[in-house]
Amino acid sequence: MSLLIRDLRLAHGKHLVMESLSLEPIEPGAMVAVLGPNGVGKSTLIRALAGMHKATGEARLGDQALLGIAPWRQRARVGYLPQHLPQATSLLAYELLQGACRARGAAGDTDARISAVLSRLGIESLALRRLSELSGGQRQLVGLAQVLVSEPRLLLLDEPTSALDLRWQLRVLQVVRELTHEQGCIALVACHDLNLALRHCDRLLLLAPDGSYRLGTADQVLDADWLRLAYGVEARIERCSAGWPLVLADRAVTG
Ligand SMILES: Nc1ncnc2c1ncn2[C@@H]1O[C@H](COP(=O)(O)OP(=O)(O)OP(=O)(O)O)[C@@H](O)[C@H]1O
Repeated sequence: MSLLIRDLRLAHGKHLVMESLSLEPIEPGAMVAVLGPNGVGKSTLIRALAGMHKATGEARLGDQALLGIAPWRQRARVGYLPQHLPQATSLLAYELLQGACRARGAAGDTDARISAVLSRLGIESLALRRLSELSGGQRQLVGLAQVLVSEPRLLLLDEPTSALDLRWQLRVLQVVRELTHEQGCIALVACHDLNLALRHCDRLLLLAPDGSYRLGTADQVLDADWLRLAYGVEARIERCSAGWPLVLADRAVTG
């Protein structure tokens, strides 16, 4: 099931966020980083695709519309991880995941499904801990497990590594990458760490404050001119010794 976005217009009331976004179809198995500066509209885009924010235009996953569909109707095919962490309630992490399975109406062995996700992320030790007793990063990991346990076809992850240390940032993005490739689902991942995105994502969607955007591979999307336009920085893209492109930001452009 490809993801199609055409003439998408995003606004908050009278405040226009994006006039018109049209992308080449995003194919199954793709992990796409959604990049751009603060306030450019990454979360608004992700929320619109998750059915949490009104938008006009067209967005489809396969032959099914995404816009204007209540989030609870989307649960079986769309998994949304918000930017904010799951609430620190007295629920056990395991109970939160059970709730996600029930909400999806998942058939089969719920325990096995939950265990598989916890083990894949490497967080089995958190299963019987209360959310209120977890650190911010641990809650973010449980929030991601809550999304993955529903086995959605479209993963919409809003800064899924914002509270994580270096090792967990890598682990989470590795797992999302493996799942998209193995299961043929699509992941859109909003992210501020360009080098983390370059290392893990197949494609980049870079949004700039003037409403322009680019979707493509690192080589197609990132160059000094676009980094200046999007982020207002002087930066270089260089190859590291392992052959990966790296963004080296030298200074913020003034004025
Ligand atoms: N609830 C809201 N009401 C009005 N305007 C909003 C609201 N939420 C966001 N905005 C505005 O919409 C624009 C896009 O915000 P959004 O949160 O999508 O940006 P973002 O790219 O995700 O930013 P960040 O990287 O800081 O998380 C911003 O100009 C923001 O001020």
